[in-house]
Amino acid sequence: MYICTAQQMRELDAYTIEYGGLNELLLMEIAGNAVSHALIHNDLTRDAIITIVCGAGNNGGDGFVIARRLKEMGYNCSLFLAYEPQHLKGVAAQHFTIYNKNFPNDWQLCDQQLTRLKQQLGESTYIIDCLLGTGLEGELRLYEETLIQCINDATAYKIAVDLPSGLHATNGRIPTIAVHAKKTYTLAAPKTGFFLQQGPAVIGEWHCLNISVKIAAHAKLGMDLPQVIDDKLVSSGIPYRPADGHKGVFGYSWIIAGSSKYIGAAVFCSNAAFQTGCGIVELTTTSAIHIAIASQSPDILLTSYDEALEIPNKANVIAFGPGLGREKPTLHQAILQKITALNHPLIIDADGLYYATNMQEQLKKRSAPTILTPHPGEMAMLLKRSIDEVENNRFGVAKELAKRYDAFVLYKGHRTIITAPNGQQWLCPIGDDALGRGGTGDVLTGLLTSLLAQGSQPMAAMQVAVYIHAAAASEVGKRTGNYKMTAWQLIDALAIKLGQYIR
Ligand SMILES: NC(=O)C1=CN([C@@H]2O[C@H](COP(=O)(O)OP(=O)(O)OC[C@H]3O[C@@H](n4cnc5c(N)ncnc54)[C@H](O)[C@@H]3O)[C@@H](O)[C@H]2O)[C@H](O)CC1
Ligand SMILES: [K+]
Repeated sequence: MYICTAQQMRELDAYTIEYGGLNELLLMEIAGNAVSHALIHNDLTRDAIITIVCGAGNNGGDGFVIARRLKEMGYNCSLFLAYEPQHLKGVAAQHFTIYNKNFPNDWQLCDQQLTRLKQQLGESTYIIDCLLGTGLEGELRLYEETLIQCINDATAYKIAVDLPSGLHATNGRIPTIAVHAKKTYTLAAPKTGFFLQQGPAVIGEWHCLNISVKIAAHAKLGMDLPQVIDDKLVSSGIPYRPADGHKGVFGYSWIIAGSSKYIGAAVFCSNAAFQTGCGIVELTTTSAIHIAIASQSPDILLTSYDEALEIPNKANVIAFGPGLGREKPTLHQAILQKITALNHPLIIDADGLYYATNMQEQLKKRSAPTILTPHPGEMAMLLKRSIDEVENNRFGVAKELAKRYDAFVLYKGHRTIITAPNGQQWLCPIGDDALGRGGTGDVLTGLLTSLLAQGSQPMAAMQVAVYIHAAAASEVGKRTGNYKMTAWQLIDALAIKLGQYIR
């Protein structure tokens, strides 16, 4: 599924109207109809008390169609207008006229003190938010701010149409206040703002409704739209595991990680690789921690960092970085030089990225794939910008880094973005605060390494890894509470999750 900015949505709308034989009035009818059907099928009970709050733009126009359709089907539905009908324009005005012909004067204007509205919202079981959609610009006006506050104060189940009012569709910022939706029925495509900044906190569960907008025209219009990773894609991306396969078939991961201070990073990364199906995992780390690791993880082969680094000749993927620390720059820089020259897929994570900042040109020249896995702080370091700057432009900076290093980029965050060297992007729509703790990044690198070792292509491996990692963490979080999940519990849950997704 493709994700759009507000501007891209407008261009695709215009294209649909120009070349698809549909006019704006019809598109709005289709949109309102699609939302009313989704509401009836998924949400509304027959005794539901529904209030639809409409603004003066086309989001409000959708609300008039929804109100008409629900009333036609016998639902108890009240319509509130934020502004006098004479302020309506274009197709929103036309749909208000149609509503009014069918249900004459069966609507109310929000009164100045909002007393009637507050009372109605208080008695409602559902509030349908059609105040503002993709047209929001700048700070909210005080009036809309108050209306949104009233909606949020009500205990009714809140459903946003297209997006929660007050949320910026493109950048995910909430300049003032936004409706806290339990659910969002978005039209034609989810908006980029659902996955950026404060967006994820207010959209609730989201569903995208097809309203005949020609999303497929994006390529023709020169748009480079990111896509959302879904269950189906994950299932199709998990490497095939033949029943008669032996350890040689399931790959050999070479993980270079850990230091006396960061033992866990090496342990978690290598165990995540081994416990998600990789045939053999070799860990190169400081010999000072070998005994600790051997007693904890006897399945992992162990070698030491030294100047004459031995390259395991069976390795088919290399991961470099978790828990290296920055105390031995000469040693680690030399190791990175050596492995960069090899023809293996190479994942560079954590402190490995710190060493990679000096190696842009060599990394760019590699013929085998390179995968960089920065979190926002590491992205800021790699691009020499502030964290705010990179976080304000997550899609853009991920693309920029992919281009600079001619690499795949897995940009971690509440909504992780993965980018191919050609700029193609995918977003992971799931994941929560269960993942917000030390060790989970090392587990992700281990899983990614394992999938590559088992034969996945880089993009598929990244798609599967981020999604399975987030889904497994949410599941552990549900069991233990998000305060408590440990990296070990996450590792245990990975293999189970992978099993659930195998076709
Ligand atoms: N996706 C589609 O193909 C379709 C989407 N539809 C719906 O149309 C809206 C977008 O409509 P638009 O008229 O462009 O904008 P809005 O209704 O979101 O908002 C305009 C409205 O808002 C006021 N406004 C703007 N900024 C502020 C502010 N800071 N404070 C207060 N008020 C503000 C402005 O004055 C206007 O009155 C989209 O989201 C969908 O819901 C189509 O119906 C079908 C096709
Ligand atoms: K809305």
